[in-house]
Formats: sequence, structure tokens, C-alpha cells
Amino acid sequence: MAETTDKKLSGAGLRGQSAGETALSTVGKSGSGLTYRGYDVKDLAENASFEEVAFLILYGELPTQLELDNYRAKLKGLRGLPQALKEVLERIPANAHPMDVLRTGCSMLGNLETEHSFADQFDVTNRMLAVFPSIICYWYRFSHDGVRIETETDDEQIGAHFLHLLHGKAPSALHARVMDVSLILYAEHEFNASTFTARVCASTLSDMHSCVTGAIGSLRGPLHGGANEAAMELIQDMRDEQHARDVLAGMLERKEKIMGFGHAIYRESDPRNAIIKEWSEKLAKEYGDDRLYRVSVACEAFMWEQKKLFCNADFFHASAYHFMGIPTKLFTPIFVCSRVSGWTAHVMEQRSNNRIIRPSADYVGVELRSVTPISERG
Ligand SMILES: CC(=O)SCCNC(=O)CCNC(=O)[C@H](O)C(C)(C)COP(=O)(O)OP(=O)(O)OC[C@H]1O[C@@H](n2cnc3c(N)ncnc32)[C@H](O)[C@@H]1OP(=O)(O)O
Ligand SMILES: O=C([O-])CC(=O)C(=O)O
Repeated sequence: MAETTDKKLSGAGLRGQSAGETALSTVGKSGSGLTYRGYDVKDLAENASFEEVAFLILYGELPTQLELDNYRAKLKGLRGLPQALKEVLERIPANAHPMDVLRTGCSMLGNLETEHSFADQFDVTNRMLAVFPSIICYWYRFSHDGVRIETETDDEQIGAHFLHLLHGKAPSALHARVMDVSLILYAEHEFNASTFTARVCASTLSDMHSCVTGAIGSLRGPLHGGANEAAMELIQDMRDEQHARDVLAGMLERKEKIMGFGHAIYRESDPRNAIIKEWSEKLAKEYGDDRLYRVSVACEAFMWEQKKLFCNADFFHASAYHFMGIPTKLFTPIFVCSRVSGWTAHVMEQRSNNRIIRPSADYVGVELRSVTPISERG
């Protein structure tokens, strides 16, 4: 079980300090590990689908079969893109980063389908959950292949729907399942940087699209969600296990950060890693070339041996996504398609018991002084 230790607390990065309460998840808590509303993430990844998990996170309990059927039908009906949003997406160049596309897409949606009142919060949330795969794939396929795709598919599940839009055909059962598990693993993670961004924004009583747009910006960085793409860039040229060790040794020697390793809360392991690693191994077998899986395993062993650093949720996602034919730059946007469930639930939780988030700072600048007339400066 992944647990925290008594890490030295310091003000930097607010590490180790509680910044509020949540009933949504526990992260690295002794005896419970990673749970969403009390359910172990492993249990959910084995026995539930992403739509059930999103429902759980947003509404508090796992759905009954009828509730799940209705929820899936509702989400399916919300996949279409407004014409004005399509036009905006068509103007974004192919060399844009898809996270920037998603940030713009979310913001534009907020102009077209504004959350006028908090009474609309579930509606705007479900719309975002349903439409984010459409936004990213519409832009990707238009800018890269010159085609205007139909974003409404018959797929029951968001993960399969994403792959369908991306590849123009329904995915295999294995790929659909891995996407589903991946979305479950990424759905919620307490007060991580992007969620905290969303909550800070929510605490000013801002609208849901602003909260989520800000969160997308925070997730984009390589120290957070962007690490899955950075991990892919790291492993893609590793020829074999020995080469992987040599590359990492050089990076450690140069004191470079190895993306996909380490965590702000977990100390010994990230419970999501073992799950996605197992799926990556299955995908490698099906793919027929397991080099990326093997070098990833070698990286994991080497980093633990050298630095006691472990793979976080992002590392084996890199090879898993690659084996499913997903372009590297779409890795972090998939994280968004999942984490939007957690972000919006946190916004709702913040709103339900709000006080504006406004910490203090320790001033380290110059002492009080008076303005010198401009003619006397220099
Ligand atoms: C889904 C997610 O967002 S998971 C996180 C994804 N991000 C990454 O994979 C980026 C790489 N990892 C990191 O940069 C860090 O581990 C973070 C940002 C995740 C956590 O940062 P922190 O809480 O500051 O890390 P922590 O306090 O455990 O660091 C301890 C030491 O290990 C080093 N360290 C931590 N992670 C790494 C790493 N991946 N590569 C090299 N060194 C590392 C730190 O530099 C630090 O060294 P120092 O004491 O000499 O300064
Ligand atoms: O909790 C964190 O700091 C980062 C993380 O793993 C996540 O957001 O999934």
C-alpha cells in the first residue's frame, strides 16, 4: 500500500499542509491509499467503468444499472459540437499543442453555453465530460488529416468513443478496456495542482468553464499531467534495457528530472502504476513489439535502485497509449477527458462550503522606501 512518511514540512509548494477538506478522495492515506469516495481505485479499475466512476465522483454513490444506462445515454447525447466551436477549432494550426486546443475549446464552450447559475453545474459538467473527446479529436483530425469528423458515435463508453473518433473505426475490446481503466485511474486525486487551481478559481464564485480552463493550464506542465508525454519522449529512443540504464544514468549525473517518476504525496509507490503497467504489458504482447515495455521496466528498476524513485501514474501510460496508436501529443488531453470529473466535483464541493482561498505570503522584498522623482533616477 502506498503511504506517506513524515516528510519534512516546509512552506515551499505548500507541501504537507492541509489546504481544506474533501470527501472526494484519499491520496496516500495510511490504511486506505487512493480511494474515490471510499472505494479503492484498484477495486474500481477491476469492477467498474469510467462512467460509473464519474457518476460516483459527481453524485456520491455508484449508479444502479438503470442510472448507469440513463447516464450513458445522456452523455452520448451531448457529444455534438456547436458550429461556432468547430469554426474556432478549424482555425487552430496543426502545430498547436492539443492542451492549448482543449483550453481554448473549453473557454469557447463557456462563451456559447455559459453557466449562468450554479443550478446549472451538473449540466455544464456532463456536457464537458461528453464533449472534450469531440473537441480534441475534431481539431486533430481536421488539422492533421483535413477531415471534418462526425463526433457523435454509438460507443457506449467515453474511452472507446475517443479511440473511435481518433482512428475512424471502433476500437478492439482490449483497447476499449484499457482506455476505460486509464480514465478511471486519472479521474480524481485530491488537492493536486490542477484541482487546486480549479478550487481557487471556484472560491471566487467564478463559473465552471473558468475553473476547468485554469485547471487545464495547470495540468499541461511536465511536472504534472504533461509527464506522460515527457515520459514517452524519454523512452521512445531507448534501444534496449542497457541503453535505458545508460540514458538514465547520464540524466541523473546531470541532475535532470526524470519525468514519470516521483510524487508530491506518495513516498514508495503510486497505486495506479501497477494497474496501468499490467495493461501495458498485455498491450505490448498484442502489439508484437515489446521494446517500449521492456525499457520501461528497466527504467523502473534502475530508478528505484539508484534513487528510490518510483513510477507515478504517468510513466506506464506512455507505452500503453503508444501501443494503442495514440499520438504522443494527445496523451495529456486524455488525462483532461478523465480528470474533468474530479475537477468539477471539487468545484461543486468548494461551492457548497465556500470561503475565498487567499493565503498569506512571507514578504522578502525591500523595505519601505519613497519614490525618487524620475529626473533624479538612474
Ligand atoms: C499525475 C501526476 O501529476 S504525477 C506527477 C507527474 N510529474 C512527473 O513525473 C515529473 C517528475 N517528478 C517530479 O518532478 C517530482 O517528483 C514531483 C513534481 C512529482 C514532486 O515534486 P516534490 O514533491 O518536490 O518531490 P520530492 O520532494 O519528493 O523530491 C525529493 C527529491 O527527489 C528529487 N526528485 C523527485 N522526483 C524526481 C525525478 N522525477 N527525477 C529526478 N529527481 C527527482 C527532487 O529533485 C528532490 O531532490 P532534492 O531534495 O535534491 O531537491
Ligand atoms: O496528486 C498529485 O500531485 C499529482 C497526481 O498524481 C495527480 O493529479 O493525479
